[in-house]
Amino acid sequence: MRHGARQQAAIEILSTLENQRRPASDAVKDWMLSHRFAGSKDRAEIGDLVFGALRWKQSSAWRMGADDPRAWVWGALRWGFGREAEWIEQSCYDDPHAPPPPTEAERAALSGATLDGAPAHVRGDYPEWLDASFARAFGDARAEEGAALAVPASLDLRANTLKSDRDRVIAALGESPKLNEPPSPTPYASNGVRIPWAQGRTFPWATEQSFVKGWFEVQDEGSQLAALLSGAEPGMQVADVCAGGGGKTLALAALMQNKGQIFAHDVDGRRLAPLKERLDRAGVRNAQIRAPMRTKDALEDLRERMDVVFVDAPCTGSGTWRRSPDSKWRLRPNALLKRRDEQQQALAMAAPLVKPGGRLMYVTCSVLPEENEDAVAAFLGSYAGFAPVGLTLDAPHYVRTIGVQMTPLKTGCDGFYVAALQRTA
Ligand SMILES: C[S@@+](CC[C@H](N)C(=O)[O-])C[C@H]1O[C@@H](n2cnc3c(N)ncnc32)[C@H](O)[C@@H]1O
Repeated sequence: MRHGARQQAAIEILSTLENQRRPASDAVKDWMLSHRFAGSKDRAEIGDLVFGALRWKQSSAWRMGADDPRAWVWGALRWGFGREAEWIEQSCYDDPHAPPPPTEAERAALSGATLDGAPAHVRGDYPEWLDASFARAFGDARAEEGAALAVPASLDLRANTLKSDRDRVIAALGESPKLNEPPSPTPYASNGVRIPWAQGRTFPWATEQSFVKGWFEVQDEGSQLAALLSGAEPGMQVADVCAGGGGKTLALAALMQNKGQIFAHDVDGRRLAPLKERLDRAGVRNAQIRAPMRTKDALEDLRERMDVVFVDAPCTGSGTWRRSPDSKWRLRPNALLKRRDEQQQALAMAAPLVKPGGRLMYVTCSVLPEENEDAVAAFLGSYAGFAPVGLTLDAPHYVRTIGVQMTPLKTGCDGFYVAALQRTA
Protein backbone atom coordinates (compact mmCIF):
# COMPACT_ATOMS: atom_id res chain seq x y z
CA MET A 1 0.00 0.00 0.00
CA ARG A 2 1.12 3.54 -0.67
CA HIS A 3 0.80 6.45 1.79
CA GLY A 4 -2.48 7.70 0.31
CA ALA A 5 -4.15 4.29 0.61
CA ARG A 6 -3.03 4.05 4.23
CA GLN A 7 -4.63 7.42 4.94
CA GLN A 8 -7.86 6.23 3.30
CA ALA A 9 -7.78 3.03 5.39
CA ALA A 10 -7.38 5.09 8.58
CA ILE A 11 -10.30 7.33 7.53
CA GLU A 12 -12.49 4.26 6.96
CA ILE A 13 -11.58 2.74 10.32
CA LEU A 14 -12.27 6.02 12.12
CA SER A 15 -15.63 6.34 10.33
CA THR A 16 -16.73 2.95 11.65
CA LEU A 17 -15.71 4.02 15.15
CA GLU A 18 -17.90 7.12 14.96
CA ASN A 19 -21.05 5.11 15.69
CA GLN A 20 -19.57 2.53 18.03
CA ARG A 21 -18.28 2.82 21.58
CA ARG A 22 -15.52 0.23 21.37
CA PRO A 23 -11.73 0.33 21.56
CA ALA A 24 -10.00 1.66 18.44
CA SER A 25 -7.59 -1.28 18.57
CA ASP A 26 -10.54 -3.66 17.90
CA ALA A 27 -11.60 -1.62 14.86
CA VAL A 28 -8.02 -1.63 13.53
CA LYS A 29 -7.81 -5.42 14.04
CA ASP A 30 -11.15 -5.99 12.23
CA TRP A 31 -10.02 -3.90 9.28
CA MET A 32 -6.75 -5.82 9.05
CA LEU A 33 -8.60 -9.15 9.10
CA SER A 34 -10.81 -8.13 6.20
CA HIS A 35 -7.87 -6.63 4.21
CA ARG A 36 -5.36 -9.44 4.22
CA PHE A 37 -3.27 -7.82 1.50
CA ALA A 38 -2.02 -5.22 3.99
CA GLY A 39 1.58 -5.99 5.01
CA SER A 40 3.18 -5.46 8.40
CA LYS A 41 4.45 -1.99 7.51
CA ASP A 42 0.97 -1.00 6.32
CA ARG A 43 -0.54 -2.31 9.54
CA ALA A 44 1.88 -0.39 11.72
CA GLU A 45 1.41 2.88 9.82
CA ILE A 46 -2.36 2.60 9.61
CA GLY A 47 -2.40 1.93 13.36
CA ASP A 48 -0.27 5.03 13.99
CA LEU A 49 -2.59 7.11 11.80
CA VAL A 50 -5.76 5.91 13.55
CA PHE A 51 -4.30 6.47 17.00
CA GLY A 52 -2.68 9.72 15.90
CA ALA A 53 -6.03 10.96 14.62
CA LEU A 54 -7.54 10.20 18.04
CA ARG A 55 -4.61 11.70 19.98
CA TRP A 56 -4.95 15.13 18.37
CA LYS A 57 -8.61 15.02 17.33
CA GLN A 58 -9.75 18.32 18.84
CA SER A 59 -6.73 20.42 17.90
CA SER A 60 -6.85 19.01 14.36
CA ALA A 61 -10.56 19.81 14.06
CA TRP A 62 -9.91 23.36 15.24
CA ARG A 63 -7.08 23.91 12.77
CA MET A 64 -8.78 22.19 9.84
CA GLY A 65 -12.18 23.84 10.49
CA ALA A 66 -13.84 20.40 10.21
CA ASP A 67 -14.51 17.69 12.77
CA ASP A 68 -14.34 14.47 10.75
CA PRO A 69 -11.93 11.56 10.18
CA ARG A 70 -10.35 13.19 7.13
CA ALA A 71 -9.47 16.30 9.13
CA TRP A 72 -8.18 14.23 12.08
CA VAL A 73 -5.95 12.03 9.91
CA TRP A 74 -4.43 14.95 8.04
CA GLY A 75 -4.14 16.95 11.27
CA ALA A 76 -2.20 14.06 12.84
CA LEU A 77 0.08 13.80 9.83
CA ARG A 78 0.69 17.52 9.60
CA TRP A 79 1.06 18.62 13.25
CA GLY A 80 1.48 15.34 15.15
CA PHE A 81 3.96 13.57 12.87
CA GLY A 82 5.35 16.72 11.22
CA ARG A 83 4.62 16.00 7.54
CA GLU A 84 4.66 19.00 5.17
CA ALA A 85 1.37 20.15 3.62
CA GLU A 86 2.81 19.46 0.14
CA TRP A 87 3.71 15.89 1.08
CA ILE A 88 0.14 15.22 2.24
CA GLU A 89 -1.34 16.70 -0.93
CA GLN A 90 1.06 14.81 -3.19
CA SER A 91 0.30 11.49 -1.45
CA CYS A 92 -3.33 11.91 -2.60
CA TYR A 93 -2.40 12.51 -6.25
CA ASP A 94 0.06 9.62 -6.33
CA ASP A 95 -2.43 6.90 -5.49
CA PRO A 96 -5.85 5.93 -6.90
CA HIS A 97 -6.79 4.47 -3.48
CA ALA A 98 -6.03 7.72 -1.63
CA PRO A 99 -8.69 10.12 -0.28
CA PRO A 100 -9.76 12.90 -2.71
CA PRO A 101 -7.03 15.60 -2.65
CA PRO A 102 -7.38 18.55 -0.27
CA THR A 103 -9.84 21.28 -1.20
CA GLU A 104 -8.69 24.89 -1.38
CA ALA A 105 -9.79 25.47 2.26
CA GLU A 106 -8.08 22.29 3.45
CA ARG A 107 -4.89 23.21 1.61
CA ALA A 108 -4.89 26.64 3.25
CA ALA A 109 -5.45 25.09 6.69
CA LEU A 110 -2.70 22.51 6.20
CA SER A 111 -0.19 25.17 5.30
CA GLY A 112 -1.07 27.94 7.75
CA ALA A 113 -3.56 27.09 10.51
CA THR A 114 -2.66 27.77 14.15
CA LEU A 115 -4.26 27.15 17.55
CA ASP A 116 -4.37 30.88 18.34
CA GLY A 117 -7.45 31.62 20.43
CA ALA A 118 -8.29 27.95 21.00
CA PRO A 119 -9.46 27.07 24.54
CA ALA A 120 -7.25 24.96 26.81
CA HIS A 121 -9.15 21.69 26.24
CA VAL A 122 -8.64 22.07 22.47
CA ARG A 123 -4.96 22.94 22.76
CA GLY A 124 -4.52 20.09 25.23
CA ASP A 125 -6.73 17.59 23.37
CA TYR A 126 -8.67 16.49 26.45
CA PRO A 127 -12.48 16.29 26.92
CA GLU A 128 -14.11 19.65 27.63
CA TRP A 129 -16.07 18.26 30.60
CA LEU A 130 -12.74 17.62 32.35
CA ASP A 131 -11.52 21.20 32.01
CA ALA A 132 -12.35 22.07 35.64
CA SER A 133 -10.43 19.00 36.87
CA PHE A 134 -7.44 19.84 34.66
CA ALA A 135 -7.57 23.46 35.89
CA ARG A 136 -7.50 22.22 39.50
CA ALA A 137 -4.61 19.88 38.74
CA PHE A 138 -2.45 22.07 36.54
CA GLY A 139 -3.82 25.66 36.44
CA ASP A 140 -2.41 27.58 33.49
CA ALA A 141 -0.25 24.61 32.45
CA ARG A 142 -3.32 22.44 31.72
CA ALA A 143 -3.18 22.77 27.92
CA GLU A 144 0.52 21.85 27.91
CA GLU A 145 -0.07 18.94 30.30
CA GLY A 146 -2.94 17.70 28.13
CA ALA A 147 -0.80 18.02 25.00
CA ALA A 148 1.96 15.95 26.64
CA LEU A 149 -0.66 13.28 27.46
CA ALA A 150 -1.47 13.12 23.73
CA VAL A 151 2.05 12.41 22.44
CA PRO A 152 3.03 8.77 21.72
CA ALA A 153 4.85 7.16 24.64
CA SER A 154 8.14 5.28 24.86
CA LEU A 155 8.11 1.59 25.72
CA ASP A 156 9.45 1.28 29.28
CA LEU A 157 10.80 -1.92 30.76
CA ARG A 158 11.82 -2.83 34.30
CA ALA A 159 14.94 -4.96 34.56
CA ASN A 160 14.11 -7.82 36.93
CA THR A 161 16.84 -7.82 39.59
CA LEU A 162 15.84 -11.32 40.71
CA LYS A 163 17.29 -12.64 37.46
CA SER A 164 19.30 -9.90 35.77
CA ASP A 165 20.16 -6.23 35.94
CA ARG A 166 19.69 -3.12 33.85
CA ASP A 167 23.05 -3.25 32.05
CA ARG A 168 22.52 -6.86 30.99
CA VAL A 169 19.01 -6.12 29.71
CA ILE A 170 20.27 -3.13 27.73
CA ALA A 171 23.14 -5.20 26.29
CA ALA A 172 20.82 -8.10 25.36
CA LEU A 173 18.24 -5.87 23.67
CA GLY A 174 20.94 -3.77 22.04
CA GLU A 175 21.75 -6.79 19.88
CA SER A 176 18.19 -7.04 18.58
CA PRO A 177 17.91 -6.29 14.83
CA LYS A 178 14.34 -5.15 15.53
CA LEU A 179 15.52 -1.97 17.28
CA ASN A 180 16.88 1.07 15.42
CA GLU A 181 19.07 2.06 18.33
CA PRO A 182 20.01 0.42 21.66
CA PRO A 183 17.66 1.13 24.58
CA SER A 184 18.78 3.52 27.32
CA PRO A 185 18.31 3.74 31.08
CA THR A 186 15.18 5.63 32.19
CA PRO A 187 16.19 8.82 34.01
CA TYR A 188 14.73 8.16 37.48
CA ALA A 189 13.79 4.55 38.24
CA SER A 190 16.91 2.56 39.11
CA ASN A 191 16.01 -0.47 36.98
CA GLY A 192 14.11 1.25 34.15
CA VAL A 193 15.01 0.76 30.49
CA ARG A 194 13.54 2.94 27.75
CA ILE A 195 12.87 2.21 24.10
CA PRO A 196 11.85 5.41 22.32
CA TRP A 197 8.65 5.42 20.29
CA ALA A 198 9.30 5.06 16.56
CA GLN A 199 6.68 5.78 13.93
CA GLY A 200 5.47 2.72 12.05
CA ARG A 201 7.34 0.30 14.33
CA THR A 202 6.30 -1.78 17.28
CA PHE A 203 8.97 -3.70 19.15
CA PRO A 204 7.94 -7.38 19.61
CA TRP A 205 9.38 -7.61 23.13
CA ALA A 206 7.49 -10.79 24.06
CA THR A 207 9.55 -12.84 21.59
CA GLU A 208 12.91 -11.66 22.95
CA GLN A 209 14.93 -14.41 24.66
CA SER A 210 15.74 -12.05 27.51
CA PHE A 211 12.00 -11.63 28.16
CA VAL A 212 11.32 -15.36 28.02
CA LYS A 213 14.12 -15.85 30.57
CA GLY A 214 12.44 -13.36 32.93
CA TRP A 215 15.03 -10.61 32.69
CA PHE A 216 12.50 -7.81 32.26
CA GLU A 217 8.85 -6.81 32.45
CA VAL A 218 7.09 -4.08 30.51
CA GLN A 219 6.30 -1.35 33.03
CA ASP A 220 6.06 2.41 32.69
CA GLU A 221 8.68 4.31 34.67
CA GLY A 222 5.94 6.00 36.72
CA SER A 223 4.61 2.63 37.80
CA GLN A 224 8.14 1.55 38.76
CA LEU A 225 8.58 4.72 40.82
CA ALA A 226 5.24 4.09 42.57
CA ALA A 227 6.47 0.64 43.64
CA LEU A 228 9.81 2.09 44.82
CA LEU A 229 7.99 4.74 46.90
CA SER A 230 6.22 2.01 48.88
CA GLY A 231 9.40 1.32 50.85
CA ALA A 232 8.86 -2.46 50.45
CA GLU A 233 11.99 -4.25 51.67
CA PRO A 234 13.35 -7.77 52.10
CA GLY A 235 11.70 -9.53 55.02
CA MET A 236 8.52 -7.46 55.08
CA GLN A 237 4.90 -8.64 54.95
CA VAL A 238 3.28 -6.91 51.96
CA ALA A 239 -0.23 -7.13 50.50
CA ASP A 240 -1.02 -5.97 46.97
CA VAL A 241 -4.82 -5.90 47.19
CA CYS A 242 -5.58 -4.62 43.65
CA ALA A 243 -3.04 -6.90 42.03
CA GLY A 244 -4.81 -7.48 38.70
CA GLY A 245 -2.32 -8.99 36.24
CA GLY A 246 0.47 -8.33 38.75
CA GLY A 247 2.64 -5.52 37.35
CA LYS A 248 3.08 -3.98 40.81
CA THR A 249 3.29 -7.37 42.57
CA LEU A 250 6.28 -8.25 40.41
CA ALA A 251 7.99 -4.92 41.05
CA LEU A 252 7.36 -5.15 44.82
CA ALA A 253 8.57 -8.76 44.89
CA ALA A 254 11.82 -7.75 43.18
CA LEU A 255 12.37 -5.09 45.87
CA MET A 256 11.85 -7.78 48.53
CA GLN A 257 14.52 -10.06 47.00
CA ASN A 258 12.46 -13.17 47.77
CA LYS A 259 12.60 -12.48 51.51
CA GLY A 260 9.42 -11.98 53.53
CA GLN A 261 6.02 -12.54 52.00
CA ILE A 262 3.88 -10.80 49.38
CA PHE A 263 0.15 -11.55 49.04
CA ALA A 264 -1.54 -10.74 45.71
CA HIS A 265 -5.31 -10.27 45.75
CA ASP A 266 -7.95 -8.79 43.48
CA VAL A 267 -11.74 -8.59 43.91
CA ASP A 268 -11.97 -9.91 40.37
CA GLY A 269 -10.28 -13.31 40.50
CA ARG A 270 -10.14 -13.60 36.71
CA ARG A 271 -7.68 -10.74 36.54
CA LEU A 272 -5.19 -12.73 38.60
CA ALA A 273 -5.06 -15.46 35.92
CA PRO A 274 -1.74 -14.45 34.26
CA LEU A 275 0.00 -13.92 37.58
CA LYS A 276 1.23 -17.46 38.35
CA GLU A 277 3.09 -17.74 35.06
CA ARG A 278 4.51 -14.23 35.41
CA LEU A 279 5.76 -14.91 38.95
CA ASP A 280 7.40 -18.15 37.82
CA ARG A 281 9.12 -16.52 34.86
CA ALA A 282 10.38 -13.70 37.10
CA GLY A 283 11.78 -16.14 39.69
CA VAL A 284 9.53 -14.87 42.51
CA ARG A 285 9.33 -17.43 45.33
CA ASN A 286 7.75 -15.44 48.16
CA ALA A 287 4.36 -14.59 46.64
CA GLN A 288 0.98 -16.07 47.54
CA ILE A 289 -1.94 -15.49 45.22
CA ARG A 290 -5.10 -14.94 47.26
CA ALA A 291 -8.07 -15.20 44.92
CA PRO A 292 -11.41 -13.96 46.31
CA MET A 293 -13.56 -16.63 47.97
CA ARG A 294 -17.31 -16.91 47.85
CA THR A 295 -18.06 -17.58 51.49
CA LYS A 296 -14.98 -16.31 53.25
CA ASP A 297 -12.79 -13.22 53.41
CA ALA A 298 -9.64 -14.31 51.56
CA LEU A 299 -7.57 -11.75 53.48
CA GLU A 300 -8.98 -12.37 56.98
CA ASP A 301 -5.76 -13.85 58.37
CA LEU A 302 -3.71 -10.86 57.19
CA ARG A 303 -5.53 -8.34 59.40
CA GLU A 304 -3.21 -5.93 61.20
CA ARG A 305 -0.18 -7.94 60.06
CA MET A 306 1.06 -6.10 56.97
CA ASP A 307 4.03 -3.73 56.89
CA VAL A 308 2.84 -2.37 53.53
CA VAL A 309 -0.59 -2.60 51.91
CA PHE A 310 -0.56 -1.46 48.30
CA VAL A 311 -3.76 -0.16 46.71
CA ASP A 312 -3.21 0.19 42.96
CA ALA A 313 -6.71 1.56 42.70
CA PRO A 314 -9.20 1.15 39.84
CA CYS A 315 -9.25 4.54 38.09
CA THR A 316 -10.09 6.30 34.82
CA GLY A 317 -6.55 5.74 33.53
CA SER A 318 -6.32 9.40 32.49
CA GLY A 319 -2.57 9.25 33.14
CA THR A 320 -2.15 6.61 30.42
CA TRP A 321 -3.88 8.43 27.57
CA ARG A 322 -0.59 8.43 25.65
CA ARG A 323 -1.00 4.66 25.32
CA SER A 324 -4.77 4.51 24.71
CA PRO A 325 -5.79 7.86 23.21
CA ASP A 326 -9.29 6.71 22.30
CA SER A 327 -10.15 6.08 25.97
CA LYS A 328 -10.09 9.81 26.73
CA TRP A 329 -13.00 10.43 24.37
CA ARG A 330 -14.94 7.38 25.62
CA LEU A 331 -14.66 8.43 29.28
CA ARG A 332 -17.95 9.69 30.77
CA PRO A 333 -18.73 11.51 34.04
CA ASN A 334 -20.63 8.50 35.41
CA ALA A 335 -17.55 6.29 34.90
CA LEU A 336 -15.51 8.71 37.01
CA LEU A 337 -18.20 8.55 39.74
CA LYS A 338 -18.15 4.75 39.64
CA ARG A 339 -14.35 4.63 39.92
CA ARG A 340 -14.54 6.97 42.93
CA ASP A 341 -16.87 4.53 44.72
CA GLU A 342 -14.59 1.62 43.87
CA GLN A 343 -11.59 3.54 45.20
CA GLN A 344 -13.26 3.95 48.61
CA GLN A 345 -14.20 0.24 48.60
CA ALA A 346 -10.61 -0.73 47.79
CA LEU A 347 -9.25 1.49 50.59
CA ALA A 348 -11.82 0.07 53.04
CA MET A 349 -10.70 -3.46 52.12
CA ALA A 350 -7.02 -2.53 52.52
CA ALA A 351 -7.03 -0.47 55.73
CA PRO A 352 -7.70 -3.29 58.26
CA LEU A 353 -4.69 -5.25 56.97
CA VAL A 354 -2.13 -2.58 57.93
CA LYS A 355 -0.31 -3.24 61.19
CA PRO A 356 0.19 -0.36 63.64
CA GLY A 357 3.11 1.68 62.27
CA GLY A 358 2.66 0.09 58.82
CA ARG A 359 1.95 1.87 55.54
CA LEU A 360 -1.07 2.09 53.29
CA MET A 361 -0.04 3.10 49.76
CA TYR A 362 -2.66 4.57 47.43
CA VAL A 363 -1.75 4.74 43.74
CA THR A 364 -3.62 5.62 40.55
CA CYS A 365 -2.58 6.07 36.94
CA SER A 366 -4.71 9.21 36.82
CA VAL A 367 -4.13 12.96 36.86
CA LEU A 368 -7.64 13.85 38.08
CA PRO A 369 -7.74 15.28 41.64
CA GLU A 370 -11.17 13.68 42.23
CA GLU A 371 -9.68 10.20 42.25
CA ASN A 372 -6.34 11.16 43.75
CA GLU A 373 -6.00 13.57 46.68
CA ASP A 374 -9.81 13.85 47.04
CA ALA A 375 -10.07 10.06 47.36
CA VAL A 376 -7.39 9.99 50.05
CA ALA A 377 -9.00 12.92 51.88
CA ALA A 378 -12.39 11.15 51.80
CA PHE A 379 -10.80 8.00 53.23
CA LEU A 380 -9.05 9.96 55.99
CA GLY A 381 -12.39 11.64 56.77
CA SER A 382 -14.02 8.31 57.54
CA TYR A 383 -11.12 6.26 58.99
CA ALA A 384 -9.36 7.35 62.14
CA GLY A 385 -5.85 6.10 62.82
CA PHE A 386 -4.10 6.96 59.53
CA ALA A 387 -1.91 9.98 58.76
CA PRO A 388 -0.22 11.07 55.50
CA VAL A 389 3.54 10.47 55.25
CA GLY A 390 5.81 12.70 53.15
CA LEU A 391 7.29 11.02 50.07
CA THR A 392 10.75 11.60 48.67
CA LEU A 393 10.58 11.31 44.92
CA ASP A 394 13.83 12.01 43.12
CA ALA A 395 12.17 13.11 39.91
CA PRO A 396 10.30 16.28 38.90
CA HIS A 397 6.69 16.08 40.09
CA TYR A 398 3.77 18.06 41.51
CA VAL A 399 3.31 18.07 45.28
CA ARG A 400 -0.38 17.73 46.18
CA THR A 401 -2.14 18.52 49.47
CA ILE A 402 -1.60 14.80 50.09
CA GLY A 403 0.73 12.76 47.88
CA VAL A 404 2.67 13.39 44.68
CA GLN A 405 1.68 13.55 41.03
CA MET A 406 3.89 12.51 38.11
CA THR A 407 2.99 13.52 34.55
CA PRO A 408 4.43 13.06 31.05
CA LEU A 409 5.29 16.77 30.89
CA LYS A 410 6.91 17.05 34.33
CA THR A 411 8.35 13.58 34.83
CA GLY A 412 8.49 12.07 31.34
CA CYS A 413 6.42 9.02 32.33
CA ASP A 414 2.70 8.21 32.50
CA GLY A 415 0.56 10.27 34.89
CA PHE A 416 0.84 8.48 38.25
CA TYR A 417 -0.42 9.65 41.62
CA VAL A 418 1.05 8.19 44.83
CA ALA A 419 0.13 8.79 48.48
CA ALA A 420 1.44 7.06 51.58
CA LEU A 421 -0.52 6.86 54.85
CA GLN A 422 0.86 5.51 58.08
CA ARG A 423 -1.27 3.62 60.57
CA THR A 424 -0.87 5.56 63.79
CA ALA A 425 -3.33 3.70 66.02
C1 LIG B 1 -5.20 -0.42 38.17
S1 LIG B 1 -5.83 -2.02 38.16
C2 LIG B 1 -4.53 -2.96 38.85
C3 LIG B 1 -3.31 -3.11 37.99
C4 LIG B 1 -2.25 -4.01 38.60
N1 LIG B 1 -1.97 -3.68 39.97
C5 LIG B 1 -0.96 -4.00 37.83
O1 LIG B 1 0.00 -3.34 38.25
O2 LIG B 1 -0.90 -4.67 36.79
C6 LIG B 1 -7.00 -1.95 39.46
C7 LIG B 1 -7.51 -3.27 39.98
O3 LIG B 1 -8.32 -3.00 41.11
C8 LIG B 1 -9.28 -4.02 41.22
N2 LIG B 1 -10.31 -3.59 42.21
C9 LIG B 1 -10.11 -3.60 43.54
N3 LIG B 1 -11.18 -3.18 44.19
C10 LIG B 1 -12.10 -2.92 43.31
C11 LIG B 1 -13.43 -2.47 43.39
N4 LIG B 1 -14.01 -2.18 44.56
N5 LIG B 1 -14.08 -2.33 42.27
C12 LIG B 1 -13.51 -2.59 41.08
N6 LIG B 1 -12.24 -3.02 40.94
C13 LIG B 1 -11.54 -3.18 42.03
C14 LIG B 1 -9.68 -4.27 39.78
O4 LIG B 1 -10.22 -5.57 39.63
C15 LIG B 1 -8.37 -4.08 39.03
O5 LIG B 1 -7.74 -5.31 38.77
